Amino acid sequence: MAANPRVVSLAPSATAILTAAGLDAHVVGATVHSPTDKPVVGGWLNPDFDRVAELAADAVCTCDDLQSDVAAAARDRGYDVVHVAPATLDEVFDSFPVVCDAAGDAGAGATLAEDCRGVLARVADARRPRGVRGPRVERRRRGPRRRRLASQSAESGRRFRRRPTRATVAPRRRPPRAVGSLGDRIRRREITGRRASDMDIAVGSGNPVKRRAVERTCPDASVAAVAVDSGVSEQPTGHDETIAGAVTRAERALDAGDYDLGVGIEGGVATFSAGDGTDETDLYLVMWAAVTDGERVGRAAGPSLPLPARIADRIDAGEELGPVMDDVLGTDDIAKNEGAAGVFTGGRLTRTDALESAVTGAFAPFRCELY
Ligand SMILES: O=P(O)(O)OP(=O)(O)OP(=O)(O)OC[C@H]1O[C@@H](n2cnc3c(O)ncnc32)[C@H](O)[C@@H]1O
Ligand SMILES: [Mg+2]
Repeated sequence: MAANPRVVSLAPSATAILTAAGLDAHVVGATVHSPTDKPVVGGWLNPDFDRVAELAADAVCTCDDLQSDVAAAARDRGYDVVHVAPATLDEVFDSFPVVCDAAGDAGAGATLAEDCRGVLARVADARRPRGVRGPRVERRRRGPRRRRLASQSAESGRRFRRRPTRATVAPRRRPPRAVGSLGDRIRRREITGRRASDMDIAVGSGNPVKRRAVERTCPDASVAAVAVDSGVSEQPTGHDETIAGAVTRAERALDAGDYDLGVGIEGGVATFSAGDGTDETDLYLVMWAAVTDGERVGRAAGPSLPLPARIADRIDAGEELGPVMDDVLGTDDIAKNEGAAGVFTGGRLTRTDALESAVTGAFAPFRCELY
């Protein structure tokens, strides 16, 4: 795939997805009726391939079985074709990372899908009469529906799986920094009050949920996802190990390029007292975030959520939370979507929401002069 793919969208739905995911800059042309003002390349079923060629496209997006012939014609002309044919709302959300992979950023599509599922859950909650219980989130399932999508979009699906999300935003080369660390400069009030748009932040994870949590905390900064080793076990146990994972990720992310700040986020499990005077304890999902500028480190925890007994028992037996949740729910990568938090709270607090509060807390020493 090209380093900075030029995409022609032959389907209005693909154009809308790429735009909503913030990848509009990659779209160099689109068919008529697309929600964009990019150069028009004909119609949905009769695209103008001469015009597509003029636009020097690397990838072409198509959608729906009715566009199968169009997709085949584009493939014959040597384009990377990303074709999806979702039949349900759930499959529509599943298709977002596949479509966004055409622009080289499947992670942006996964984040968009997560956001949309969150909105849907909130709408469902708002419409439900008080006291009526029901499924709050349309969950992703293994099974025929997912397989059908994968086979319909075999080419794009293969490409998506082959490329794990790593540095989704390339490190930006910057001129030498002003004298003093970022922490010093904030303490000297050089930075307080400025827009953070010229700050480069690296998040030490390939999980788009973690990057999104940082983007929400620092909406004006440039946030790069850099997959680093946490230096702790895949399933940290106790606060000490979970904090160590977050700090190590933050330090390694900062060292991975010319960044101002490194952020590390780690999920773990920890026991808390039942609080009833007995020595009973319960197992909780915990989460920690760390932020560093290379000199000082801010650390903070997010919410702690009790684990249901059937899940806690399996974690105690040595399994990892993410895979256990997927197994119990029949989902695929719940940790990259609404997360256990989203499931346990009926969609009211997604993993992104929970991590956002941890990251916001960890930023405190960089935002408040009292530290
Ligand atoms: O790619 P990385 O950054 O490692 O992202 P991750 O999702 O694996 O996140 P962690 O390593 O920090 O989490 C340790 C384990 O706990 C799981 N976990 C943490 N929070 C979760 C959540 O909200 N929902 C499901 N699994 C979660 C996670 O899937 C791992 O199995
Ligand atoms: Mg992990």
